[in-house]
Amino acid sequence: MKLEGVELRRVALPLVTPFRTSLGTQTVRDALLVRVATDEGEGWAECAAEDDPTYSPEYLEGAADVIRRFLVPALFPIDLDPAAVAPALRHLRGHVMAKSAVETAVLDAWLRARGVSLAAYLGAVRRSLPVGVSVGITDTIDELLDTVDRHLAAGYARVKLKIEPGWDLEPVARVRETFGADVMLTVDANTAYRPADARHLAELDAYGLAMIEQPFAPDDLHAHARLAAMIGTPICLDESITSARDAVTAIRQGACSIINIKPGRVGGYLEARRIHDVAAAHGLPVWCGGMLETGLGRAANLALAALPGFTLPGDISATARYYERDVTAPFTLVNGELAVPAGPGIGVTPEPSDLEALTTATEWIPA
Ligand SMILES: CC(=O)N[C@@H](Cc1ccc2ccccc2c1)C(=O)O
Ligand SMILES: [Mg+2]
Repeated sequence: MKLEGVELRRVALPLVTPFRTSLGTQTVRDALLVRVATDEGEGWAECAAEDDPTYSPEYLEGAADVIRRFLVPALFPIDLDPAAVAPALRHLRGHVMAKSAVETAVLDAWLRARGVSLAAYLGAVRRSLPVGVSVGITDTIDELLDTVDRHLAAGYARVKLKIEPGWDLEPVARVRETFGADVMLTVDANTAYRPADARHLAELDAYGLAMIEQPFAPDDLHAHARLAAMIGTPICLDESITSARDAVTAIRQGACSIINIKPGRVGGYLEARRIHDVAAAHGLPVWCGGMLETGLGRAANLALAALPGFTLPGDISATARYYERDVTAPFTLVNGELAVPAGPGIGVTPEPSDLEALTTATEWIPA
């Protein structure tokens, strides 16, 4: 398969409600979509990076630049298949989210041309999945309780609360006492705490949480291992894990007993599957994290989340949790589950009118 050209398209999707985490507040999801044109047809993907380098070192303008100047030129001479992309880009360091977007678009084109779904290609074992929801920091506890109530009524299998210093024990205690012991509840700090906060975080043990996600800095595995040794609640890593090798290092150091897998953060769906396999070999459950994706990323993530080791509900929520209007048809919760796309490739394509309406810029990179 040969690359004939690549379209980079920026879209802006207003969020239905502001999404506040310890990293800041998001009201619009600026996203970068990648469409590859090949001699066998086209493929779509989206880049997980945010507008600013707060969640990870990457950011959208930088990802577009490295794709335009380095990643795409390195692929033009190659006879492409899914396994050929990462080796062809290995000499270019980092930029895992940019690399993931390009690899996924090539993978989508390759699979569509062969009539194979991403789910089948990756080894999915389920056709629909219970999913979780990530709840941002709110101005008041009452607002938080109303939000959680709405999401539980919608059928979400797990509620994740964003926490940060000053917004942790009380919101967790109030949600637990309001909704009872049977709701699967987790927290995600997005690296907001310091090692000295360990004893404070240990008080979360009282609330029967399914996990505490990424309390400390991405590169501080020792602090995570120390907290893991102090408490009963499992520690889950997100920002710390950017490759299968990171996963092995973290597991061996006792820094986590659950991993949040995000294909964009680890360089693509093939590396994501490797992390799934490594975690399974160590008996660790994994789940699929979310990056406020459009339907393109949401569709691909559902295929990954259908693999056998993804035993915990992920952050692949229904479209309506984030957007009034998306570039693809919406994903809706049916009996608390989302259907895994079964069509060729990622199984969805943008709706032309919605794509046009949400587009803020496009550029074509010719071979
Ligand atoms: C659903 C969820 O909690 N996602 C990330 C955090 C996050 C937060 C804010 C974001 C803003 C723009 C793009 C991606 C973002 C991801 C997480 O698991 O840590
Ligand atoms: Mg997280």
